[in-house]
Amino acid sequence: MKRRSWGQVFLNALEGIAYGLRTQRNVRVHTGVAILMCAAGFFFHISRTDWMFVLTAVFMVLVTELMNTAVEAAVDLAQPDIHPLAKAAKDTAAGAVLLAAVFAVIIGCIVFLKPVLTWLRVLLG
Ligand SMILES: Nc1ncnc2c1ncn2[C@@H]1O[C@H](COP(=O)(O)OP(=O)(O)OP(=O)(O)O)[C@@H](O)[C@H]1O
Repeated sequence: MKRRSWGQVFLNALEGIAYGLRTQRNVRVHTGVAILMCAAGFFFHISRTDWMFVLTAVFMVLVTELMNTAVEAAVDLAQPDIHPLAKAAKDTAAGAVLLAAVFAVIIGCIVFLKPVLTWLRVLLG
């Protein structure tokens, strides 16, 4: 295979992200939640340390979602019929997304619960 330029490598990676967004509802939902978490970070002026945890959580979910999409595509190509190893591969990849999502929920609660409650208290008088 011909050696690709850095520009081509970057374009192929963007195509992969676009494929995930186009074909997977969960990737779109998690991207929406990631944007909301970042917007909340700006709104509540969270600390640098909190930003590090929030961004880690957000990127972990998006990265595992894309890896899950890649595993699904590769498994469907290699084994379109029912096979226990195909199930194991897809379920394990889905498990990685679940763990990342649980981590994100925990971080979201630790970082945002207090400022949201304070904001609501002020809002409701
Ligand atoms: N070839 C297969 N052999 C055995 N079990 C499979 C196979 N393909 C899928 N499965 C089982 O069905 C589940 C759903 O598979 P599917 O390919 O629909 O993925 P999905 O997680 O629903 O993704 P999507 O986001 O595309 O709906 C898998 O987690 C796995 O348990």
